[in-house]
Amino acid sequence: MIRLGVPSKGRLMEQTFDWFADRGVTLSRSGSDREYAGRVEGAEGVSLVLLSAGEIPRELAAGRIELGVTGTDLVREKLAGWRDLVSEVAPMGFGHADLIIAVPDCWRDCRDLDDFAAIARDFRAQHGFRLRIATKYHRLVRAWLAEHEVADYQLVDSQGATEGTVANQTAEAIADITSSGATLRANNLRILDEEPVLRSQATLFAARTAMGSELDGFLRLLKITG
Ligand SMILES: Nc1ncnc2c1ncn2[C@@H]1O[C@H](COP(=O)(O)OP(=O)(O)OP(=O)(O)O)[C@@H](O)[C@H]1O
Ligand SMILES: O=P(O)(O)OC[C@H]1O[C@H](OP(=O)(O)OP(=O)(O)O)[C@H](O)[C@@H]1O
Repeated sequence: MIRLGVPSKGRLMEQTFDWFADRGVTLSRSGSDREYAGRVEGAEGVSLVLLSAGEIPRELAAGRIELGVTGTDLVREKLAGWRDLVSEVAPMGFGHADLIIAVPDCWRDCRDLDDFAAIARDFRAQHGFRLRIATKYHRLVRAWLAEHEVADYQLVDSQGATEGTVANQTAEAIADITSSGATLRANNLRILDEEPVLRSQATLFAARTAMGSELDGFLRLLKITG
């Protein structure tokens, strides 16, 4: 049996259902809106597991699902050495979002990462603590800042409403996912003039432990060749 993990709600779930439907496989939620059970039609030996998008990387790595749909950002953030644990079977063409660093719009002199690094250096001397960046993407942000030799900062954990932390004075800057930019603008934040930390999109992943003829058959049915 191939267990296919799919986000249990929202746009990601709906667009995933559409993506499979375009390939002749009908996924649906069974039971009431609140019951996380699902059905698969058009493919033999595949069961649907509805999960939080954020938990799908861990379930793939643990071998509890063979296939899973989630954002590339969540796999890279949640799985150290992700390439050894999962393979990217197919980018799905939706759920596009960039992981970016943003600062208050009123920081007129802070346009790019060099400006940000200089401000972070001065900040500690002025305030007695390191400049705070609110994020849930700890691993990705740390690695990216280290690569760009920015050291004078601290991460503060924010699992939601991250753009609000600056107004609430629990952080000076944020690192979060953006797509339209509307949430940043509404919170008077501006993206640093740099390439994003990561460009993410929804992707079909396979667990490395799950390679086999049953899986190959299903991927052929979906017209994915690897
Ligand atoms: N505004 C957006 N536009 C496009 N994709 C987004 C947007 N916000 C988040 N995503 C993507 O959707 C995926 C799921 O994000 P997130 O973890 O916020 O989901 P969620 O539905 O809140 O999950 P949970 O069930 O854990 O609460 C991530 O891969 C993320 O990159
Ligand atoms: O650039 P935009 O189009 O405004 O989108 C960005 C927002 O979308 C995501 O939040 P989501 O709505 O998924 O809720 P969350 O705060 O629970 O992550 C993300 O965390 C941003 O807050």
